[in-house]
Amino acid sequence: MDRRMLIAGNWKMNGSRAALDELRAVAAAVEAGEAGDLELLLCPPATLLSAAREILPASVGVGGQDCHANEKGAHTGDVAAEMLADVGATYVIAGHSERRADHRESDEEVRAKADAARRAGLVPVICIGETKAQRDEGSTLAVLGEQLTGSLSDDADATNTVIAYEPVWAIGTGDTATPEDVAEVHAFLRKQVELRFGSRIADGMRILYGGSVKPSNAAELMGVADVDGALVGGASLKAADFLAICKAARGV
Ligand SMILES: O=C[C@H](O)COP(=O)(O)O
Repeated sequence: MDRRMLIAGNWKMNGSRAALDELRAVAAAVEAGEAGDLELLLCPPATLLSAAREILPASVGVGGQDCHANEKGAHTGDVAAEMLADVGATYVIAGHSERRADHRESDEEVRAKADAARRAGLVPVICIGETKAQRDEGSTLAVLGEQLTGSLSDDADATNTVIAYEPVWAIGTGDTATPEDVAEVHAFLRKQVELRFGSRIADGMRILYGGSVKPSNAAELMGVADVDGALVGGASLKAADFLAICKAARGV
């Protein structure tokens, strides 16, 4: 099955209104045809979601970086998936390693957030990844298998779920996994999806790579078998870098 490549930018806790000029630059490039067949997604901080939706063309998705598992209630500081949808989001990141670490989010909580996202009509981008210690002790695949099993509910399918493999040791460090490592992990993840959900869903499920993706390594990483796009952090903050990654992913 053809899987449409998705290039997603996660601004994390960066960006004030002045940064919206970067989105205007992305919008202009997309309107000039620079996205080609790619699907683009920008996940700015929640404070900028509405503005982002207004600036970007409809073909570019906007997404939240997290959501609460409940639809509403006494959860000071949290944002419901329905609220993200209300301002035009179509995706939300769930279980990013920074949330798993900073907020001790478990696989069970990530699964509940992903379920909440689907309930609100959003597609969750479910993040999994091993730490350096886990990698060094040789437990990468075991860790990823457990996170994948625990973070996906039985109603996940290729249209309502995206998986992002982000080795924790590669995030924001400048270190990237080798293409061979990425190929091994992505093939493993697709096999796990096949074993649980069947080959049709596994063939259609998009599995992104994230972790120090930048213009200089994007072509190589996006060319790896079973890699269906990127979840880009730091390099998504500047339109020029994000667009250069898109260009590399298109192979032009
Ligand atoms: O969500 C994005 C990832 O955490 C990757 O971040 P990075 O590209 O800054 O390493």
